[in-house]
Amino acid sequence: MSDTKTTAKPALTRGAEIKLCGVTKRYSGQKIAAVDNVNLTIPAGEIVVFVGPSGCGKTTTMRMINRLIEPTSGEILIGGEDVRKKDANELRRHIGYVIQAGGLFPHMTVAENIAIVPRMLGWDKDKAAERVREMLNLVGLEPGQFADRYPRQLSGGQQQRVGVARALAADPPVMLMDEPFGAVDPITRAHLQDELLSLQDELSKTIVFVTHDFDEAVKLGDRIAILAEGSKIVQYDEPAAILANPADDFVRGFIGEGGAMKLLNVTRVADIELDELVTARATDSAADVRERIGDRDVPWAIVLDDADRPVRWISKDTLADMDGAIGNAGDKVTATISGRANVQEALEALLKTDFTSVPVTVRRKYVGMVSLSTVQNAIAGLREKSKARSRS
Ligand SMILES: Nc1ncnc2c1ncn2[C@@H]1O[C@H](COP(=O)(O)OP(=O)(O)OP(=O)(O)O)[C@@H](O)[C@H]1O
Repeated sequence: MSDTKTTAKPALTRGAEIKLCGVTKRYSGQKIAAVDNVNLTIPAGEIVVFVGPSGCGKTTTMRMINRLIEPTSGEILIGGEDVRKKDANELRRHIGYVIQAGGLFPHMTVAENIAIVPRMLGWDKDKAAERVREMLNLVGLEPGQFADRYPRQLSGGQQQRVGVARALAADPPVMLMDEPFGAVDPITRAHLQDELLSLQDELSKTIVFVTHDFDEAVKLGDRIAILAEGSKIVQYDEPAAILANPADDFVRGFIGEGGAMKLLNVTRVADIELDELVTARATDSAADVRERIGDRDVPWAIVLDDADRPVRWISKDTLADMDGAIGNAGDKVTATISGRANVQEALEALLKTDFTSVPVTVRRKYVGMVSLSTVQNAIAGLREKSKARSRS
């Protein structure tokens, strides 16, 4: 059939909300519940990361979502539907599941591994094969090179990519990822994390991700749930809010050293309050720009070109000696920083230049200046914001 040859967009089903209501799991013979009355809403299309000490119940909580473990009591809803009202096997076909080292079947090729769920869903061979190709491309593996290999013929990182491809193959709205990158070296791990984030930009699945590594949680999570024994939720918030205002010493222990630095890593320059500087055009008269600078603390203007890109700096002193338009007077702007960069990167840019502030651009257009005091104010502001939120 020719329609199987069309290169349809790989995954189209967006994430669904997951709701845990009073969920408890008591294993037989256990005195204390492994998961004790957990209430949690995981918003559609977000990555929520469970972090907590070994044995606190992260995996048990996650596996109750796809009913690999049955709750003792409570309710789990996906997209508003009670998971217990569905056939467990059918449910699992619509929830991607990735475990450490990919969890691939060793006796099946890469293609066969990826096609398992589509075939179970009754897709014909051609459609499943097309899907395998799409998924391999999506996770950055050349289908011609990898489809017929066996898992043992792949590196750890490649196995992990195939694990992600397999979980996404049936286009599920929800993905559960249980320490998926725990078994690979730190460099491959960082690559896999970056790939997951760019995939998620495209796919907007609801992803529940378990890790021991708080830095991984900060990098990947739209929100982080910090869990203590019995899956007790000690704090559930965006990474920046947790870093700025940890709920207690237990959370502080997880954050570890350098919380303020980590906060800089998760805060985008475009999201902080930038300094304003007088802006000018080459055609503006020097006298006019001088007047606009007036008695401002920073006696400089920044000159923008026709496309609003910052091109030159000019000081009030230089302007004082000039008549007519400013033209090409002043010093060239040698460093700018993208609004998409994080504040840590902005600090590095500041350290590298001779100036006390650096222009910030969004899609190359000038939006403001970042300086050491902007960064300090931003950190203070984030702290205040999250304190106010936790009080409300
Ligand atoms: N099948 C089981 N039978 C009895 N107890 C179990 C079973 N599986 C897990 N447990 C217990 O339940 C608690 C929670 O286990 P779980 O695996 O969910 O924790 P975790 O936070 O994922 O741990 P880790 O980070 O070490 O993987 C632990 O005390 C564990 O020993």
